[in-house]
Amino acid sequence: MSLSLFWRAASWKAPQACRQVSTYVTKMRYLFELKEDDDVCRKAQSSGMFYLFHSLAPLLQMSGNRYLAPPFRASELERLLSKFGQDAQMIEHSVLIGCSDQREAWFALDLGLGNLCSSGCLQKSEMETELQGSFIELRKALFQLNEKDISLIFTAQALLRWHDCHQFCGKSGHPTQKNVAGSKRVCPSSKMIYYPQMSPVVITLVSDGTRCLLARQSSFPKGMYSALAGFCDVGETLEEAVRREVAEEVGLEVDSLQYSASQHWPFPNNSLMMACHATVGPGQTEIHVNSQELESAGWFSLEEVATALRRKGSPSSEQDGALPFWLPPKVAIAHQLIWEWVQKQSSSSNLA
Ligand SMILES: NC(=O)C1=CN([C@@H]2O[C@H](COP(=O)(O)OP(=O)(O)OC[C@H]3O[C@@H](n4cnc5c(N)ncnc54)[C@H](OP(=O)(O)O)[C@@H]3O)[C@@H](O)[C@H]2O)C=CC1
Ligand SMILES: [Mg+2]
Repeated sequence: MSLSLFWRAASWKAPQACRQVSTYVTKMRYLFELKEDDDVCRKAQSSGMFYLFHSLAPLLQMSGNRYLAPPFRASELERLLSKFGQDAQMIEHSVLIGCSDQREAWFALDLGLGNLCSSGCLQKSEMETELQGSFIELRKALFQLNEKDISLIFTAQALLRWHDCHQFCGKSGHPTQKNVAGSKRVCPSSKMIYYPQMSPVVITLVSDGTRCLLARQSSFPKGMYSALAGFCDVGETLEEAVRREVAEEVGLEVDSLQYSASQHWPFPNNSLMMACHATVGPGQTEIHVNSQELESAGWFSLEEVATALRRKGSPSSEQDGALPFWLPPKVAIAHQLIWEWVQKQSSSSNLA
């Protein structure tokens, strides 16, 4: 999947060619069947491909300056499990994460989660040697992940984490059982059905018409500024969450807002990021930073932001020792919001 498809943009339109649409529909119907029918899904496992994780860290191989996530056939996985003294039944703990246009199902399996290992967890370093790759923490690998793999790895990690944390029913306290695809868990005692959860988060780039507002938390990498973000409260609409977060974090009242796109974000725990542009009225631009939430916030000009956007990666110190501010990388939806704002401002200043 290309990065342009990675964003679920508001401007998305159905492909024109009939054949493409029917391939998509066929694929979605097949995935639905895999989630609903355990026998079909079990069969798909035997001809499917598996992406491996260890304690939620994906197995990655370096290719040039990019990390690739190598998939393994079921037969190869069984051979590996047997080599490490594990039962092939461990494959039952895998989760469905997608399929190809040719209906080859893709699964993810975590070899390091404690509850999966009856005879002690597989040794990470031995596995890495055998698999000719490394299990790398997602946050560390994020900026070098192959674009094609990002969405798949995000989904896989989210599902694996959710299953690991939802082993027991919140009502009866009994163990829950996952369906083969891993799209839900059921408590045989209370009959409660649990579905994977995610948290809705709004991310907003505020503009006063000529400048945009960027902020940083103390936990951000040094020098990085981003758009304002915050978790939605229960009962809120997206619009209410944007207005509240902007008011809470920088003390400004949003005048208007426009939805841009959304993104699944794995940190800290399966968020659905919904990105918006917002404006504040003229004369309503005095920032009051909420220091419990932010380290600093400020207005930045088009030139400053466009220059920062052109910079690749996190900058090293400038010659005079000062660190110029920098922006989130392309993989983060904040980057897309900032890029869109720069495009819009540039075209309107060209027209003026
Ligand atoms: N992809 C992208 O481009 C970007 C993504 N983000 C993501 O957006 C998310 C939200 O931004 P952030 O500014 O931190 O959010 P908030 O401004 O909402 O502040 C975070 C605090 O909200 C509380 N909180 C409320 N609900 C939840 C929940 N469901 N899960 C976790 N914490 C919750 C926690 O407080 P307490 O601990 O006191 O309970 C947490 O410390 C971050 O996780 C960040 O990774 C941010 C910027 C860019
Ligand atoms: Mg915030």
